[in-house]
Amino acid sequence: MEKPSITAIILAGGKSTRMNGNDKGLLLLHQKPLYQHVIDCIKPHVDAIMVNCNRHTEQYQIAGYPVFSDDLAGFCGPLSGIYSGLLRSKTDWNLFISCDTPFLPDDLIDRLAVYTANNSAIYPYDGQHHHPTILLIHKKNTPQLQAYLEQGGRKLMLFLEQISAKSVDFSDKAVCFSNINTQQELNMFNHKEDE
Ligand SMILES: Nc1nc2c(ncn2[C@@H]2O[C@H](COP(=O)(O)OP(=O)(O)OP(=O)(O)O)[C@@H](O)[C@H]2O)c(=O)[nH]1
Repeated sequence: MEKPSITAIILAGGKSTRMNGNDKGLLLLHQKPLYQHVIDCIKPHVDAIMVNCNRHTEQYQIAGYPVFSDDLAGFCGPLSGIYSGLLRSKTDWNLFISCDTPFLPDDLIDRLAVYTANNSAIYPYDGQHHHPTILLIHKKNTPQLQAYLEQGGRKLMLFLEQISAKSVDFSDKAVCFSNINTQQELNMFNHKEDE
């Protein structure tokens, strides 16, 4: 089956508590903001890009893509960004990606898209951990997500179970799903790449 048109939406709307509140997506890994690393990884493979953030909008606009914040007030978690993104995107299929995963594999989208014929939500599994904040999801899930959020649901994995999302094995590329949550992790990766 031919790969569908896909909008990539970078999720950068969190509180970054473990980063002492410093907006994770804007922190520099090798002189480049983390969210820009994610954009550069996926840009060749998607049809449109948007950025979801709840602070520092002007700085996220520098990349040149549409930027929007959550429709739900307060920090309600990644599902809030996913819901707001699904309402705005113009394609049926949308790839949400956490801004803190800068080493994504080149074949991420191709390998997830294989399953679009029979599934409406697809995410990677690295052999040890699920990565639901890297989620290829069809717009038709929007009403169910709205209902889930209206009932107070906030847990991403629980929602994905409800819609029978499919996990795809990337254990051959587990290292590509490393994410950066703390200043120590950021320092470690910056130092590593300098060696
Ligand atoms: N739009 C939106 N995205 C969120 C929200 N909370 C977390 N995210 C995103 O979800 C992904 C995973 O988030 P976490 O690392 O668990 O949370 P975080 O707030 O970024 O960081 P911590 O506070 O340190 O846990 C990241 O891409 C976040 O930007 C939110 O309230 N709204």
